[in-house]
Amino acid sequence: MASPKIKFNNGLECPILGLGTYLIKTRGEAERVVKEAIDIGYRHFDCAYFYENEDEVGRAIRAKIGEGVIKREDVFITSKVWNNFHRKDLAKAALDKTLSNFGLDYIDLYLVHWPFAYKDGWDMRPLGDDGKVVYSDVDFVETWKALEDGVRAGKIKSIGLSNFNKEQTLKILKNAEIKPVNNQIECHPYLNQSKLIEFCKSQGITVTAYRPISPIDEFAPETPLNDPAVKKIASKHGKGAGQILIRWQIQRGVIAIPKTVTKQRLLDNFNVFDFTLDDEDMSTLSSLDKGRAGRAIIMPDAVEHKDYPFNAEF
Ligand SMILES: NC(=O)C1=CN([C@@H]2O[C@H](COP(=O)(O)OP(=O)(O)OC[C@H]3O[C@@H](n4cnc5c(N)ncnc54)[C@H](OP(=O)(O)O)[C@@H]3O)[C@@H](O)[C@H]2O)C=CC1
Ligand SMILES: O=C1CO[C@H](CO)[C@@H](O)[C@@H]1O
Repeated sequence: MASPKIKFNNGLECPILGLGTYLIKTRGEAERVVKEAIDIGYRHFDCAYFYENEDEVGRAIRAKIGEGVIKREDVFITSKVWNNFHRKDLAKAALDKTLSNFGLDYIDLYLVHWPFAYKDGWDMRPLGDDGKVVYSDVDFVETWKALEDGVRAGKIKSIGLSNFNKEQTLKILKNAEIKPVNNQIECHPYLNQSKLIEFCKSQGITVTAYRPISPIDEFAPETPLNDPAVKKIASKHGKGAGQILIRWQIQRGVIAIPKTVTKQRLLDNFNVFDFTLDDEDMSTLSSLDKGRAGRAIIMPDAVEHKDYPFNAEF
């Protein structure tokens, strides 16, 4: 079965389930995974310049187009402009580099990866003598204007945000000639993001949940995957915990982009359209929220930046 689609405020449709591509770095692995995913039915790929594998994702997509399995218009490709490219000329150059990495002449969605800017240039983590990342005070509205030009030039179908809080999103809306279609944010039952999702929806902005499976890491020693309540719902439906976490997002109208390099998990994560969570399941999952303590992606490099997004309530 194909993934249902969600409609953006510009009329473009995006498959509600996509594949994340962060940390697929071993040479050849991203190409293999994307090809396998296309064969399974995935038609939405979440990428970023920062992930350093756009070339392999593009190679896989072009190969499947060449084999006649898909047409370019069948796949939805997202990428993001990283923090060192926020100055208008650099944002435009970064977009051109992303397109040449993919070997494609347009992408479907281009996001401002984070609201804060690092020192302008091609170094993605520019360090000062003190060993800290050097910031830039380029305003994210300037970056937005570069993305709008990318739409006008036909290089991007739609543009959006990532990791923007409510006030930052409002500032974009106030200054935008082309409205954002999407805000991509960390989201899983331990950080349910209900307030930001409600706000975005009220502005006609869809939300994408990144880190929907939420692996354990140093900032998140616990994961919803092992939560007894999630496991109970999983056994009730004869599904795995990962499938419950994905289904919960798409059933609340949130796009989900789980990443995996494992063939069986690629299959499992896509096999979420043949069951429905009931109201009690949905509210149990929402009740697991831990507020700020549930956030795993903190970005310690940027906590002192004026545009750091996570000091606000949402
Ligand atoms: N905009 C932003 O700032 C950010 C965007 N993202 C995007 O979101 C995507 C998803 O987030 P990500 O951080 O990768 O985390 P995910 O929540 O997708 O989790 C990925 C991890 O979970 C494992 N996994 C996948 N499926 C299952 C399953 N069914 N059961 C158990 N374990 C599973 C994977 O293992 P394995 O691969 O070994 O199978 C991997 O270790 C990223 O890949 C990226 O595209 C992510 C972070 C920040
Ligand atoms: O997209 C991303 C993947 O995760 C990273 C953190 O581990 C983030 O910095 C980045 O925004």
